[in-house]
Amino acid sequence: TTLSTTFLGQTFASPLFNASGVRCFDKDELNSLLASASGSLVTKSCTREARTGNPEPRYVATPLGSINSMGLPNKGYGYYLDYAKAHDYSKKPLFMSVAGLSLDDNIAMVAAIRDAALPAIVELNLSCPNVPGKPQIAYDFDAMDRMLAAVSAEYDRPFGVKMPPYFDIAHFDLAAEVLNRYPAVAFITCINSVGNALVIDIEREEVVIKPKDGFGGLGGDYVLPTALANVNAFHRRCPEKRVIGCGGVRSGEHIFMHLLAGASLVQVGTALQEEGPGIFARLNAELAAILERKGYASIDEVRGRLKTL
Ligand SMILES: C=Cc1c(C(=O)O)[nH]c(=O)[nH]c1=O
Repeated sequence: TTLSTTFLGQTFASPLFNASGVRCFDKDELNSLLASASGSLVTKSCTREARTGNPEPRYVATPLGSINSMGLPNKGYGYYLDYAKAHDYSKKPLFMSVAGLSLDDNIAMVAAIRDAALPAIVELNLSCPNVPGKPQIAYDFDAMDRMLAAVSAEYDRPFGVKMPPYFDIAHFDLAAEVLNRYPAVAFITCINSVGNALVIDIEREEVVIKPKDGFGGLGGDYVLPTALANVNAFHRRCPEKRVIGCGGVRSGEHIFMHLLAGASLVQVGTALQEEGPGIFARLNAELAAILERKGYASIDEVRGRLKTL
């Protein structure tokens, strides 16, 4: 059994890597992911200028997962571009997550990434739920269309998009219709956190995070079925594109579910935040054991094999 796979012409020894935003803020964290058993790594979503983000507490783990309203803290795109320039791509592929606060910022950032002519893969974040006053682009289909038209015109290479969860079949149809207008969108990462949830501490009779009156994006066990549905919905609707699964993964079984639903690669968020980069060795072993037990020679054979009744 092998866990290796190819994606956008690059080889991944494992399909697993971090979800953007998790343990990927600076070069020390990125180098810890590089040294781990992950198949790749993705940088924290970046903006044109560095940001400190929202006041703390802004990330809290709960028994069933996590809630966060980080507010897009990052070192600015130049920092991550420098990291991408110094990265040794023979070790493992690298993704750069881009989350500009405006269309012009995204254009400027992807133009700089394009000019650097690196093997780095761009994941355009259309789904940050925690920047006050900035509604999620991917929940406004016209805005998403305009953003993809502009970015695909500027960035002359395949790239991917990080999508929020949708909860209505008509929305799967509308979002896929927009994405299918852009052949340059080679992959779709589903899902970002389930936005604007509220976790309550009953002893204190209080919310648990400071920003946005306690409203934040949900991750972990809470979101696995929603993540699987979004992976499968876009896998079915976008046959020319690949899907990266993200959401609710903390075991080999969860990864196998994402692969059955149609995922080519799988990102780990909350569980990585809580367990650390050592999680990748555990998850690789658990996934390999499942493939062995079921007689699959590679993860590619599992992709999209989910049966309906
Ligand atoms: C890029 C901002 C994001 C953030 C954040 O920085 O608050 N949190 C998420 O759960 N998803 C995001 O996409």
